[in-house]
Amino acid sequence: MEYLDLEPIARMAGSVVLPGSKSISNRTLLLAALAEGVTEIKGLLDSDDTRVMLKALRHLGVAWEWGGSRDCRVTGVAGRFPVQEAELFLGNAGTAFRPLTAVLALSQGRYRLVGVPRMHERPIGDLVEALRQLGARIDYLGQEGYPPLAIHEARLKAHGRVRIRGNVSSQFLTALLMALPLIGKTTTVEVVGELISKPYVEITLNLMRRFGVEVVRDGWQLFRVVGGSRYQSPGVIHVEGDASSASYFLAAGAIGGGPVRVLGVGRDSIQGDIRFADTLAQMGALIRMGPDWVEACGPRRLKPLDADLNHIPDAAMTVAVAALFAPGTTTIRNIGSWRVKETDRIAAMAAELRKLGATVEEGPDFLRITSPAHGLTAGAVIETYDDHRMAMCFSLVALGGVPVRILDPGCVAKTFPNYFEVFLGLRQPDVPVIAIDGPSASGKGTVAQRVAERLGFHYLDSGALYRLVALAALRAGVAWDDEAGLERLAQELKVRFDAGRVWLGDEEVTDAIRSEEVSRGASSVAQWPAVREALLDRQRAFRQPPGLVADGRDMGSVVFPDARVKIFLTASPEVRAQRRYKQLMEKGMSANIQTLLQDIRARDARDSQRSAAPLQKCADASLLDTSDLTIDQAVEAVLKQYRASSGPGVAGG
Ligand SMILES: Nc1ncnc2c1ncn2[C@@H]1O[C@H](COP(=O)(O)OP(=O)(O)O)[C@@H](O)[C@H]1O
Ligand SMILES: Nc1ccn([C@@H]2O[C@H](COP(=O)(O)OP(=O)(O)O)[C@@H](O)[C@H]2O)c(=O)n1
Repeated sequence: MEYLDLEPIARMAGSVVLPGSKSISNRTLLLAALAEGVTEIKGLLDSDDTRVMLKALRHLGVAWEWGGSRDCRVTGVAGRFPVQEAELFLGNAGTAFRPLTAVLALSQGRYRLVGVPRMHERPIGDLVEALRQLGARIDYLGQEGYPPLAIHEARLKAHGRVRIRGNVSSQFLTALLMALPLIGKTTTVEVVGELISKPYVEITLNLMRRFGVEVVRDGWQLFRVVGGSRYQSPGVIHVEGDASSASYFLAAGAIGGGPVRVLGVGRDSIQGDIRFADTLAQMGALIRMGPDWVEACGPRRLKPLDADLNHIPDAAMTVAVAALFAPGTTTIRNIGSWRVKETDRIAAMAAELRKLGATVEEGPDFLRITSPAHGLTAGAVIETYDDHRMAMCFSLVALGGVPVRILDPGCVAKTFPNYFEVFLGLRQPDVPVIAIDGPSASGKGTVAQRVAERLGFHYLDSGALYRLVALAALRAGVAWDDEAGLERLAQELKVRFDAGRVWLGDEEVTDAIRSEEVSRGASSVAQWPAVREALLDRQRAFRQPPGLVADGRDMGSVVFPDARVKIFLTASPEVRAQRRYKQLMEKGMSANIQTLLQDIRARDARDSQRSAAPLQKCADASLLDTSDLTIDQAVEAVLKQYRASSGPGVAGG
């Protein structure tokens, strides 16, 4: 396919099972091949780059077979490839080319390593230089310092020390370290200059350890592989999902409303790119993380950023495109390695972002991106430079309310063959939300319900959920400070809302949850992060066509950060105490106005001072003080804002 046209996407939400990590897959394949014993690799990535590695290994005499779509069984050769003479075609796969160069250079055979033309423009001199120090004999078949390479038999020197530059690509160090156990003698690697992309080296060390080889490390300067270290199969090994691939979906959640959840990487990940989630959070996304999943949602309009992203070089490309959705100027620093990737990514990114109306300043190792002031340019035709990440990143443009054409979309096969299918599977119709937050008795519930009626929208009284947890806790004798106990109640809560009435299990509790005792209890249980977390998905499930009006304390800030309209509804404490008094009297419940005023003040303080989702007006909410308004006037004010709202997918300033 020459191009793929993406239509504007209103909203993104859902979950995605990530393909296996490319970095982990190719390292694992090589280590499994070198190891003694059979390794069952679970969750292996099946893509162009891993096929390049698999094919090369087969040429070298390594036996492997797929079992199921993501599992591969490799029979190790215990450090010596059966085939001692071969020509290997390694495409544009850096994760195959560099490590195989190192391993074959120390393998006593005759090999030729070639790639696609772009691979022949990607430097490898620093690695060759280091291997030559060990006695390896390597010739450049084309340009000095670049592939293709010829490797000859050599007498290796065991002088114990080798120096390698660390500031062009961390893959050189990775390749060298993985090959060192083949020498059989203790060898110390000294990194010259600052080591870039350190997290990738950590992946290498981690995987070598799983295959039985411990690299002794002194800072990021000295690495020692002890003589006699040999790779041993761990038996079964699981490949994590690809954290770089996760970045597109997490960004889609932040820009497209979300929540979007990726399965396969999380808190326990060994991949550096998992830190992309932190960067996205700095840009205003809301992130939740479990051991092996991450979820993002966000306000669609992000915050610009000025950051050193050396630690997440691949996912940093996603930040560059996300910058289109962050009114202002975003600066991405210390990304010089982009120049020697699949393409010169700094130049490519600058050229393509400009097509969308962004102003881009390009430096030797930085990009400064100012988002277009009046929305993205429609109908841009994006070149992808045979770079899978360019194609994947720019799919996000469709969330900016404009169509976009991606040229050569098939280049995603390098790491994620069905990327676009999975990406488009997250499309959702837009379901507008009106979020009304504010203090107790400001009139949120009354106004929200009437607005919902007028628009024919669904209504969520989020406070009722906290009240229900409090009531359930009173019934079950769970104390207000028992976070785990309250969390369990919140998770198991059996509630039903119907025509303004509320049931807990089989019992109608519409009035019971309005008692003063439950009111106080609600604001106590609401302080616990675990309780709030347990109620989050339940609240989000209320978002159903044609729309939702939700009231509470954190509707606009946490639960529906992409709400079309955000209102902070308030009134003076005295007015609110009066209103509550009248309300209780009408229900025939007893009340004292002074006590109510005290309660309101105490609850305001608790709600606004707690650390989890405190009650506060978020920057993008508009203030509506109803002290001097009638209910109808307040309702009209909200409806007016809704009618004036511009709809989904607003990009730029
Ligand atoms: N703008 C308003 N003017 C006068 N009374 C109002 C107004 N808004 C709400 N009320 C009354 O105040 C009382 C408290 O409102 P409620 O919706 O329960 O507040 P909240 O949900 O914020 O706690 C209700 O009896 C309601 O009729
Ligand atoms: N989204 C929400 C809604 C309520 N709450 C808590 O739940 C309590 C009861 O909420 P509510 O909205 O029914 O209370 P009132 O505003 O009606 O008094 C509040 O005091 C808050 O502490 C919350 O923390 N977050």
